[in-house]
Amino acid sequence: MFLFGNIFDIFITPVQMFYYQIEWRKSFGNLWKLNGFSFRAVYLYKPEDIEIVLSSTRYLDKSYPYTFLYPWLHEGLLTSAGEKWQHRRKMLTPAFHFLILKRFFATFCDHAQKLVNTVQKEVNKDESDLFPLISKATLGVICETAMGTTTGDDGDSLANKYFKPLHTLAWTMLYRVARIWYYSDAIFQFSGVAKIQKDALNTLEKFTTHIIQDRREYRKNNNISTECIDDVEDDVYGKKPKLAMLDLLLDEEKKGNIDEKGITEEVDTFMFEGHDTTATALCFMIMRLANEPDIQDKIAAEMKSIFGDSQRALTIEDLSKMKYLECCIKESLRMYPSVPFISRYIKEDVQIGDHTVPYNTMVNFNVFDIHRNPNIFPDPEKFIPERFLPENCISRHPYAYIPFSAGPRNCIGQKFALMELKTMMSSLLRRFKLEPVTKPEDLTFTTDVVLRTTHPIYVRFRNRISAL
Ligand code: HEM
Repeated sequence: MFLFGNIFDIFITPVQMFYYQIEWRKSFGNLWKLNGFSFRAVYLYKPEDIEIVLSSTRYLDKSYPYTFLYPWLHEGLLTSAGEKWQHRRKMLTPAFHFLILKRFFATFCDHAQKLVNTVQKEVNKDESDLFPLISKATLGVICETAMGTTTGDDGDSLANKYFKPLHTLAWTMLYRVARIWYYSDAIFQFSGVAKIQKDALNTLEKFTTHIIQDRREYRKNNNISTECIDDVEDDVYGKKPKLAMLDLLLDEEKKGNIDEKGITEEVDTFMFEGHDTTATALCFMIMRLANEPDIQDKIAAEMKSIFGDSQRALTIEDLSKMKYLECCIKESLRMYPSVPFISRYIKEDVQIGDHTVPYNTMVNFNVFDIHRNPNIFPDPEKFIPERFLPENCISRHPYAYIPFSAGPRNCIGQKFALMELKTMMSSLLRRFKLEPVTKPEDLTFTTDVVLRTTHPIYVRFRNRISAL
């Protein structure tokens, strides 16, 4: 059903915005519209309708809200359009080649071990705030794998150099999204919030510049080049010099295919997309498993079947045996998709069932709501990993479950993310029992680029085995 003239309803808080979209879908049906002035947005909910847009190479451009990311990510892979996007996607795809991912495994394990050591210090506490613990680990992973460098320190200054300005920036962008009079750069630039945004951007720029300079230096001293990409096959455990996505970009710079500005926008894009999404996924999964003791026990049994009572290090072969853990990760991404909302800008009419969606429309996908469709996922609020056993997926429409989006503009880091999540979760669950503090029903979600709650998420960590 279509809804007309309701644009004024969007002047609401980010929390209301999150829940109203779900209420509006319940009231207006599987295909509904928000419009006003020259603005028009259509929401799709049915997998068959979603497929029409996401699977097509004709509807690849992102829509207006993504422009609020421009001051920071400029036209990196996430936000760019047309030929620029195509060129960059082609350039960056080899960095996620299966062989390169295998090569990253050693780094995933190092950071998983560091996280275990950090969590070990939390076991006597009544509660631990998950996000600061986890996001430091995932930022470490992306810095080392994609950028070939370390975050530089483990202490407060990392928070000041990256996390605080990042959160300030996200806040300024949402502040702007909710105030239509600030959509104009000419007006926004005179606001106090623009000044706060500028300061945050300056701090983040220093962090990025340091990462690129650091890698340039390292390459000069170690004769690194992506020419040796074939050599990595037998080097899963990391004895050869480490190749990073940034090396690929720096090589392309030499060929004249990308400049310093282009490299900076991709470094910012991958630093953000590569750590905040995985941190979010891990935090919600840890919280949920803490509230699902029976499922935790099943994962523990799977770990025992793989490792016995041994505390030996994880191998890449072990990961492929973790079938039940993989179902848990998928179920967690169903209930808590790190990217809860995606949107495309339609430049030409598109036929969706009986409706013609006209050109110049934003087509929105509320992934959080799509994943709670009771016709596809019965009892959607229940955490049931078995939904993702191969036999239970066969008859499910491929566009019913889209945590990594789908089609030609899906998440480039999907395989990277799944490998990282498995490595981190299996390392934590071999060592710790999770006990509930925050309950699923305590969560209040709020609108943001990634899935966020209004309050921190806490769990209690207890030793599963005595500390080594
Ligand atoms: C659980 C983890 C992750 C989830 C749920 C996730 C989800 C997504 C989704 C839904 C999109 C589409 C966004 C849109 O259309 O607006 C996307 C795009 C993207 N993701 Fe991920 N992502 C994850 C991890 C990663 C990682 C680890 C990286 C990098 C190493 C990454 C890099 C990107 C990039 C660069 C894009 C833009 C791709 C393009 O437009 O061509 N993501 N991701």
